[in-house]
Amino acid sequence: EITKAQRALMKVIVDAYNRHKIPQDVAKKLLQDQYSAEENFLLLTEMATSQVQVLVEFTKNIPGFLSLNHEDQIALLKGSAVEAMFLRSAQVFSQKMPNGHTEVLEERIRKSGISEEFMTPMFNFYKSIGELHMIEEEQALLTAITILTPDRPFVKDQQAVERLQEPMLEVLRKLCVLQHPQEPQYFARLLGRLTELRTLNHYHAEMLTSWRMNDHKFTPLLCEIWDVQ
Ligand SMILES: CC(C)c1onc(-c2c(Cl)cccc2Cl)c1COc1ccc(-c2ccc3c(C(=O)O)csc3c2)cc1
Repeated sequence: EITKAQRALMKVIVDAYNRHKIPQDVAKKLLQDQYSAEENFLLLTEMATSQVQVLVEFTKNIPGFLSLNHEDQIALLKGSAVEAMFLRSAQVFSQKMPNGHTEVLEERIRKSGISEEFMTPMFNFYKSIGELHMIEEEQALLTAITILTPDRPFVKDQQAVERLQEPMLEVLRKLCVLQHPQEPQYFARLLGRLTELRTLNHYHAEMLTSWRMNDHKFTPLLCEIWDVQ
């Protein structure tokens, strides 16, 4: 069963996950009534920029993260930002947000200059996450595990990252057994989502390229985290 130390680790991660969220006034902008492709792209850019700031604050609360080599901290954030934002936006879709964010977010993503070929894998992922009905502990741990992926590009001390990721994986495994006793393969299904996330990284890189070819501008923070412009 879950030890006291593991329960404490889970509490730190879940509290950080719940504390750091896009501010309501930013999220509410999704409900504005302009729906041009331009307006949608601008709003999604604002959401992504705010989400990256939220992600950095969440990451700083992961025990041990700030003790990692500084270049590695940056490499982990840059390498996981897109995946963490897919996870977060997937929660918005699966939680059927009370304030109607779900519908408008889907509408804006579908009409923001993303080509059809990326829509299918993207919304298949959202559907597959929704079908898992994750509790917030699982969502928070899965996000921390994604950020602490040792084999991101340019990570020098992969062992140090593994030492932080392993305890998270162990807590998540135990939590899955407790939460889904009738579904022994549930933990494996969660990890399967992480593999699916990696394929979305490739699609996302192509989405960025096609946006840039149509002269779409990003914010300085997104340019820095995605190495564009
Ligand atoms: C630059 C921009 C055009 C872009 O490029 N790729 C992607 C992008 C896309 Cl289109 C899909 C998946 C990942 C990325 Cl980076 C995006 C948009 O990224 C988003 C990131 C995050 C949210 C997001 C998060 C939380 C919440 C909450 C909440 O927590 O209460 C309420 S509303 C909301 C909205 C939406 C969009």
